[in-house]
Amino acid sequence: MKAGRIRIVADENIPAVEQYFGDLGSIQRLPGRTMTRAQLQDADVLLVRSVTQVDRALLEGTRVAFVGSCTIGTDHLDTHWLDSQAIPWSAAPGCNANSVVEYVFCALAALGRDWRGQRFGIVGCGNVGGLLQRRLHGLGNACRVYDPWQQANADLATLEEVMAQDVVCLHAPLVKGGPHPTRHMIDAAHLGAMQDGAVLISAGRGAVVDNSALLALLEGGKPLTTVLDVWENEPAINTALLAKVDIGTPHIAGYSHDGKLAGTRMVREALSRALGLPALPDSGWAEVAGAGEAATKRGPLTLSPPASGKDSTGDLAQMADLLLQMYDPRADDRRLRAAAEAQLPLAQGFDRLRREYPRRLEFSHYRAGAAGLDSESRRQLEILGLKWN
Ligand SMILES: NC(=O)c1ccc[n+]([C@@H]2O[C@H](COP(=O)([O-])OP(=O)(O)OC[C@H]3O[C@@H](n4cnc5c(N)ncnc54)[C@H](O)[C@@H]3O)[C@@H](O)[C@H]2O)c1
Ligand SMILES: O=C(O)[C@H](O)[C@H](O)COP(=O)(O)O
Repeated sequence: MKAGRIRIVADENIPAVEQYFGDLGSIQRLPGRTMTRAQLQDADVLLVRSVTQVDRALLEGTRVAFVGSCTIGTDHLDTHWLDSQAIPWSAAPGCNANSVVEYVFCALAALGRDWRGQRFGIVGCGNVGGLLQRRLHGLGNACRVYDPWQQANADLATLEEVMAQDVVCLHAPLVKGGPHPTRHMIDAAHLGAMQDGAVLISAGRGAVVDNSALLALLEGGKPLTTVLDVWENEPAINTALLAKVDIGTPHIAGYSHDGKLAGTRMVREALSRALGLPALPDSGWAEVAGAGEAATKRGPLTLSPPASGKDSTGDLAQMADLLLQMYDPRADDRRLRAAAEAQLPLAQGFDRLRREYPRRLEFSHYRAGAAGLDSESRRQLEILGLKWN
C-alpha cells in the first residue's frame, strides 16, 4: 500500500474519515450492516464499526490489507482469521469509555435515583468499568467488581456478590469461547437473585444478558429498575422487553461525538504505524478534528442554573438537572419507543436512530454556575467531569 493511492472503504457512520484518512487515497462510504465481499474487491483498507462482521466470508479473495474498527468492542472481528492471513487489524480501545460512564450517571439522574450511598456492582472492569470504578471511589461509593481476568483489583468479588449490589453495571465484552465466555453470563439465576428495587444497567454487549430470562422476570413482576442500551439480536430487538424496561436506548451509550472522533483518530494512528508513516503531533490531530468540530471551537457551552427547590435528598434534583441538561437518555428512550410504534420494522428504526444520532458532547465541553449548590454536590459534579464558570 502506498500512501496517496490507498483505496479505503469505510462505514458511512464513521465520522471525519475524510479529515483523518483523506491524505492516504480515495474513500468510499458504504452502509456497514450490508457490506459485501464484492464491494471490497479492490479495497486496500476497510474501516468498520461494530455492525460489520469481518471474517473470511467478507474478505477472502479481496485485497484488503488492513482492517480498522473505530470501536472499543471487537466481537465482530474474526481476529483469529485476520491473524492467520497476516492482515493487520486495529480497534480503538477506550475511545468512548468516558461517554459510557457519563451515560450511566445520566441514566441514574433520569431515573431520579440517588447514587450517593449506593453500593455498586461492576461486571467487566476494563476501560469502561475501570473508569466507572475510579469515579465511584472518588464519589465515596462502595464497589464490588467481577472480572475473572484481574487479580490486583481491590474490589474483586464473585459474580454473585456483584449482582447483589444496589446498582449493577454491566460492561463486559461479548466473548464466545475460552475459560470465561460471557454469552448469557447474566442468566435467569443471576437476575432472579438481584435485590428487589435494584438497578441493572447494561451497556456492554446485549447477549451478555439472557434477554428472554430478563423479560420473563420483569413480566413476572420482579421489582427491578432496568436500563438497557444493548440488546440481543440488534437491530431486531425484542419489543416486549423494550416495553418492560425503564430506559431503553439504541446502543448509543458510547455515542458522544468525542468518543466517535477518538475512535476514528485511534484507527488512523494505527494505520499510520502499520504503514510506517510518522505520527502527527497531538496539535496536528486536534487541527484535523477541528475541521469538523465547530462546537468545540465556539468554546464551552453554558448550562442554565439548576432548577431550584431542594427536596429531602438535598441537592440531588439540582445535580440531576445539570447532568440531564448535558445528556438526557430519556430523549433516546422516547425516540426508540416511537420507532417501535411506527409501521416500519423496528430494526430499521433502530439503525436509523444510530445513523442520525444528534451530536452529543461530553461533560468537559460544559460550564455551570455553582451558586446554590452545596460544597458536596459541587465536589460530586466535579468528579463526574463538570467544570464551573
Ligand atoms: N454500549 C456502548 O455504546 C458501548 C461502548 C463501548 C464499549 N461497549 C462494550 O463494552 C465492552 C467493555 O468495554 P471496555 O472498554 O471496558 O473494554 P476492555 O476490553 O477495556 O475491558 C473489558 C473487561 O472485561 C473483562 N472481561 C472479560 N471477560 C469477562 C467475563 N467473563 N466476566 C467479566 N469481565 C470480563 C476483561 O478482563 C476486561 O477487563 C466492550 O467490549 C464493548 O463490547 C459498549
Ligand atoms: O464497542 C463500542 O465502541 C461501542 O459499542 C460502539 O459505540 C458501537 O457503535 P457502533 O460501532 O455499533 O456504531
